[in-house]
Amino acid sequence: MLVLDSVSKVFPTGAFGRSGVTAVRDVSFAVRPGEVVSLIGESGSGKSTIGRMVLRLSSVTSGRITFDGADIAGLTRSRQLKEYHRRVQGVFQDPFSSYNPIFPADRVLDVVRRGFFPDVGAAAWRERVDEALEVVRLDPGQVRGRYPHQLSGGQLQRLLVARALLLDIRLLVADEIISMLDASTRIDVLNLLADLRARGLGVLFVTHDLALGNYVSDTTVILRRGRVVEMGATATVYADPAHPYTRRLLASVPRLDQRWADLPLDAADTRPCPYHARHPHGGPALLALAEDHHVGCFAEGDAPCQGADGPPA
Ligand SMILES: Nc1ncnc2c1ncn2[C@@H]1O[C@H](COP(=O)(O)OP(=O)(O)OP(=O)(O)O)[C@@H](O)[C@H]1O
Repeated sequence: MLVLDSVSKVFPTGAFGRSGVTAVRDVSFAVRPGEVVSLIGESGSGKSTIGRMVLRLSSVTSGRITFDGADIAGLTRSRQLKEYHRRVQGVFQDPFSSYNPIFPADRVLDVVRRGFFPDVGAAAWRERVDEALEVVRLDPGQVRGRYPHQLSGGQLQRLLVARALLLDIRLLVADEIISMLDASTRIDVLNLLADLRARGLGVLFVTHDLALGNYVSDTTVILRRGRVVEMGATATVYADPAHPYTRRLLASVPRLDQRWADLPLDAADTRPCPYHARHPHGGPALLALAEDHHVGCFAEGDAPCQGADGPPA
C-alpha cells in the first residue's frame, strides 16, 4: 500500500537556502493494509517530517513515496490530491489545534460532507456520521453541537478519527496522537487504533515512546538523526535489539519495578560495528539479520564506521 523508497528530506537554510538541514536520510519502509507501523525516535529524529511527506504536506527531496504503486509526488492537480486525501489522512498531537473554538466541534464532519460528498442528502449523511461515531465509540448525543472546550482531548481525538473514517481512508498517519491525553483516555484511543487495524486500515504511528510502540505496532522502525538504524517485527526488535541505539532507548524506558536510582547511568554500547564490512557506511540499504529484522551501521551520524573487520566492502 504505502512504500517509502530511499526517501530523504533536506530543509534549505541560510541566506538564499544555500545550506540545509538533512532531516531524513535514505529512509525505506512499507505500511501494508491492516498493519500498524510505529516510527520511533528521539526529538528531532525526523519522525514528523516523514509523516508530513506521506501526507503531502511537505515535499520529498529525493527518493519516492508510492501509494498503491503511484508516486505521490505526481499528484499535482488538486483533484488528484483530494482523491489521495480521501484515502490517507493524519491526526496530530494537539487535538485542540485542529478545531476552531468559535464553532461546534462536529463542524469538522460537515466540512467533509461539503468538500467530498456534496451530493449525499442530509438524512443519509447523518446516518454515516452516526456510524463513524459508533466506530470511534462516541455517543452522538454527547458530541453533537458541543464546542471544543466542552469535550475532552480524547473525545476530540476520536472525533478527528471519525472524520477520517467518513472519507473511507486506508492509511492513517497518527503523529503523537496520545501524548497530550491523560492515562485513562490514552488507552481508549489506543484501543481505537486496534479496532481500525482490524478493519484493514494501515496506521503509521509516530511516537517517541517505546512502550506505546510496543503496545500498538506490528512493525517498528527506529530512527536516529533522520536515518533508520533498526527495523523489523516489533516482537523481534524489542526482544532482540541489534543496534546499540535501540538497546540504549530500551534501557532508558522507566519500569514499574525500578526506581531511578537503580537504573544504570550509562547504557552506551561501544562495541565496534560488527556489520560494517557487510554494510558500507552511508549506504541506504540496511543489513538483513533475518527476514523481518534489519539493522544499520553502528557509526553515529557522519562519523566513520569503527568496524572490527577492516574497511567497508
Ligand atoms: N521547516 C523546517 N525547516 C528547517 N528545519 C526543519 C523544519 N522542520 C523540521 N526541521 C528539522 O528537521 C529535523 C527533524 O524534525 P522533525 O520535526 O521531523 O523531528 P521529530 O522526530 O518529529 O521531532 P519531535 O518528536 O520533537 O517532533 C529537526 O532537526 C528539525 O529541526
